[in-house]
Amino acid sequence: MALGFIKKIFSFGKKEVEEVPAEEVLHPKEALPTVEQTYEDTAAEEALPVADDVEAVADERVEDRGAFAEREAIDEPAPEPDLLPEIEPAIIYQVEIDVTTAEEAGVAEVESPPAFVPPVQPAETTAPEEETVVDETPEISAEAVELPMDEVEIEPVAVPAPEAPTAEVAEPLPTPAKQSPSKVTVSRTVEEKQADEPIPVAPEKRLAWFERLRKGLSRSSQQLGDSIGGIFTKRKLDEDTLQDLEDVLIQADLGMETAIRITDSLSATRYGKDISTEEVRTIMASEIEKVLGPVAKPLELDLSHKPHVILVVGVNGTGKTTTIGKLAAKLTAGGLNVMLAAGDTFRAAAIEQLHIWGKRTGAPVVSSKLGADAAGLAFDAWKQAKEAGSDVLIIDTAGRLQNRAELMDELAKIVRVLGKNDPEAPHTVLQTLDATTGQNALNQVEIFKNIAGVNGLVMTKLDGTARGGILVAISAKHKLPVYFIGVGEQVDDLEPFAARDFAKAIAGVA
Ligand SMILES: Nc1nc2c(ncn2[C@@H]2O[C@H](COP(=O)(O)OP(=O)(O)OP(=O)(O)O)[C@@H](O)[C@H]2O)c(=O)[nH]1
Repeated sequence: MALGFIKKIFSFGKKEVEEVPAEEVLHPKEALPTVEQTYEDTAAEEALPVADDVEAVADERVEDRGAFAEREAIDEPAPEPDLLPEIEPAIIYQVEIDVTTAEEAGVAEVESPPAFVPPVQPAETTAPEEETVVDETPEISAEAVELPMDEVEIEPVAVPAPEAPTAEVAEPLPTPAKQSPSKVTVSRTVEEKQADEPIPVAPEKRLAWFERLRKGLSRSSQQLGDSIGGIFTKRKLDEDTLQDLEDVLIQADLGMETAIRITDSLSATRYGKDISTEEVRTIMASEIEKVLGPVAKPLELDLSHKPHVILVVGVNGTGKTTTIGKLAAKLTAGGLNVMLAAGDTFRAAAIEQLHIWGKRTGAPVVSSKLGADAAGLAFDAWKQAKEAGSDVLIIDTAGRLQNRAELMDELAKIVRVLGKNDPEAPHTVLQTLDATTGQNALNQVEIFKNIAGVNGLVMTKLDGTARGGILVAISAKHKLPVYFIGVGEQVDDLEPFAARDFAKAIAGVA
């Protein structure tokens, strides 16, 4: 049987990796409406109130980019013919990564080095000449990140050739040089060894990530619990209590669809009967888990298209650069060659921040001068990653409000320019959502998805005063995979998204 076009998949997440049929891989470029079309579509949408702090931060960051719109943008570079990659048949590899949870590993608390806060460097006064800089001198190699090693099982999986013309039977591709034949268990308690720094004398105790998630969502679950308690004091379940409960759930940002699911479930089994707050919370957790389950997916990296391009987008301050650093640490620890691109060419601190993450994770960073055209930087970074044989290229972008058409247009241009190098690129478009934002995140996803082809989400700052309910509404409406959650500022504070954990934390169920 001739092997058709098949892919090599590298996966992170709690679930077993199933075979990923080529046609099912969601590509961000499917039927993207134009920027104009998006604004027509969403013009009808109510301008949702934006949490003051996000708006303030966003405005402040956007204001100091006043020159942004006037800046001469480069013409979109024509693709050099030799750059178009020849499509070679590859082999599907199933890489099983078991994520050992803190609980399973019996780790109640983890000790770790003090929080890593990248120093904010003064903006460069004399911008370097127009060239992209590749910082190859990582201070801390990826090896410094210590992980329990078992074995990586990589099995070539032969699949029948799809209708595409039969290709020669491809020899199994060599496994990536850096992956030793041993299974990488991406543990939640990744300890990073600072090669030459003394272990702090009294490192602060850090809660396990799940406890931080629960703590971060405690305000939401507390408010829900108090409201539910107020509704069900000695009242049987009737139409009024169901309506009151529905209102409370919508106020918790869970969204109309999920609120109705929960009240319908309660009504079906408990109508006319007494019901306790605990019972309501349990049913709530169960219904929320049913909404989140389908979107809790492992991040799939298609390594047959090297480099697999991950474009990270989102509103200002949502944690793009930090998430890139955390993700780069996971991928390099998993044996992949990662290159980073400082596509946020407008904030000097962002370029510097990414270089620091690059040194920390051993990933080379491609950057250009302040104010350079982001699309041009992305184009150059792809070429450098291709030449370097990188497995993954992660591109940072400048934060932008979804209602700034000219900034969103720049994002669409980055996507188009990447497509000139590799028609499938960017393979993954991750949007970071700040868990403290609330309702406005729904509108952010709508517009970023339409313009940049977002095909995966990361919810950050769930260790803060999170209003995580909005992730349930977003999942119900957009059905986009939620790959990770951010539960802190440190390198290991990025966890695969687990539907049950999140549902229990929001509902306040032990
Ligand atoms: N507590 C907490 N803080 C986070 C988390 N993720 C990011 N942060 C912090 O949020 C702030 C903004 O993070 P950045 O990574 O700079 O956000 P950004 O989206 O790149 O910002 P812009 O470049 O301005 O768009 C920083 O102080 C981060 O340390 C998280 O999961 N938890």
